[in-house]
Amino acid sequence: MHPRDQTIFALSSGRAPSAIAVVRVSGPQAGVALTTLAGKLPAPRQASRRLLHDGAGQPIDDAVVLWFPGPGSATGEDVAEFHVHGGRAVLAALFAAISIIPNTRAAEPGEFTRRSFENGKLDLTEAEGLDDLIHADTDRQRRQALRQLQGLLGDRARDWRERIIEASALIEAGIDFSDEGDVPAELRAPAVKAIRALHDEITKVLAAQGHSERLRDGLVVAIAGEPNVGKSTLMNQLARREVAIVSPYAGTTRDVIEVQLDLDGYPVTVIDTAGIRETDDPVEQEGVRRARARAEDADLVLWLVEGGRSVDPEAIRSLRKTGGGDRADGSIWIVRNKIDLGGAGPGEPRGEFGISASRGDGIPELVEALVTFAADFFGASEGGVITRVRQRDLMVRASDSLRRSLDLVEEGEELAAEELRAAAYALGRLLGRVDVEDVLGAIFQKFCIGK
Ligand SMILES: Nc1nc2c(c(=O)[nH]1)N(C=O)[C@@H](CNc1ccc(C(=O)N[C@@H](CCC(=O)O)C(=O)O)cc1)CN2
Ligand SMILES: Nc1nc2c(ncn2[C@@H]2O[C@H](COP(=O)(O)OP(=O)(O)OP(=O)(O)O)[C@@H](O)[C@H]2O)c(=O)[nH]1
Ligand SMILES: [Mg+2]
Repeated sequence: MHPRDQTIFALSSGRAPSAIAVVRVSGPQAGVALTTLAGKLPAPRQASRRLLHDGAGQPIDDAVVLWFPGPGSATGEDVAEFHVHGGRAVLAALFAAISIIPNTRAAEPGEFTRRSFENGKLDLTEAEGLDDLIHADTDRQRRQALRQLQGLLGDRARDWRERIIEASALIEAGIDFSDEGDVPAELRAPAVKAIRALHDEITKVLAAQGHSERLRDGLVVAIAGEPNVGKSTLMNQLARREVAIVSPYAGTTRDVIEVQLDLDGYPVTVIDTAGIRETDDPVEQEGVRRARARAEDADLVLWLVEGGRSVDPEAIRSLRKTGGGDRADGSIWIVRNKIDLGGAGPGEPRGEFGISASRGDGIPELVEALVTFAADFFGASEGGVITRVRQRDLMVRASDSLRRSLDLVEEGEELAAEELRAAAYALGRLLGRVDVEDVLGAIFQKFCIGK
């Protein structure tokens, strides 16, 4: 029997122990699982309280069960749900009772969603949105994922793909005409117009994106600078708890310390690093190496200096991304700390920040600037439709093919038609219509078990 025809089950809620655990069963044997454990099938989509029994007639748990007959279910198959007390032994007994039903096995990660996808309930972008929704930590991540789940990108891609196929039909009709020596201008002109409009639309969407696909992982901000300037103190201020050790001794922080922050709904990872200096201590040397590496990879560096000290331009230059990076010069900010000791005041000199990490002066202004930076970085966050590099790459591919088909249409319809097919194919892959098994497998494997 093909794995797709087997019935699958999994814990779909959080790990045991929990107050209530939801176990989902999907596939042809879901109804059998429900009747075997809970007696007769309950009315579709209505919660019923039942005492569950195992194969030997022994009680398992006092539960609530649900029955979703296919194809009108989340997966498109028959689905049964057991809402039980979320104890480890309860779940073990329930799993044992379900798995003795023939052709029934534990689900792989993402397998329920995979089935929804196979049954046409979701396209691939919507499935990706669903996975992102489960992993969303901040409100902006949640909203973006929900938009994707609701088909914001999928609907547009479907529309583009259909219009490309229409344009390509006109062009191909032109190919037949040209055999007869006719000028297919009446066919070509509307096709060219349609392709141009499509190209404009897709490139506009791409241009408006910012780094919207980075919203899933978040922005990385590194705090760096010489030893003892107050980097860990700033870290603790931003985290609002004592995540890093602070001491008056230079060289306190050795490892890279990370915290996840939610700044106005933007996910931001702040990293505190070892103070950068020449040292003979091999442990500290390693800390300095790590600090440099992480600062170079960060999206933004807060370079901390003490009060009115001058900033060594060489130290800063060495932190610029070397090769391949896209960090602009503006993404290293000079932050003057310890302004409580005199020296520079808040907000001066221009373009720099003045703070007292230990007292908290200037921190709200710094946080506000970080939120603005994040908003610019992620781009049109309320309109962002691209949530993954995969999606962006395929849209770029579609747009490039459309551009080339416009360039080629004067030279010959065949070449133009070929590019249109490539554009439609890229959008087909975006929607998951034409992908090969291993590509889909790789995407769904990263999903949660039970989803
Ligand atoms: N208990 C429980 N809660 C859950 C889910 C679930 O599967 N079980 N969901 C799981 O993801 C989400 C809700 N999503 C769902 C999506 C589709 C259908 C469904 O039955 N769709 C049918 C008919 C819909 C209708 O009549 O409104 C269909 O699409 O044909 C159910 C839940 C979140 N909460
Ligand atoms: N007066 C004053 N002291 C501060 C301020 N911020 C930090 N300090 C003090 O400066 C010292 C060093 O602070 P840390 O946060 O450990 O400095 P660091 O940059 O992390 O140091 P390393 O980890 O060794 O590189 C501690 O004694 C802090 O209390 C500030 O705004 N004002
Ligand atoms: Mg430190």
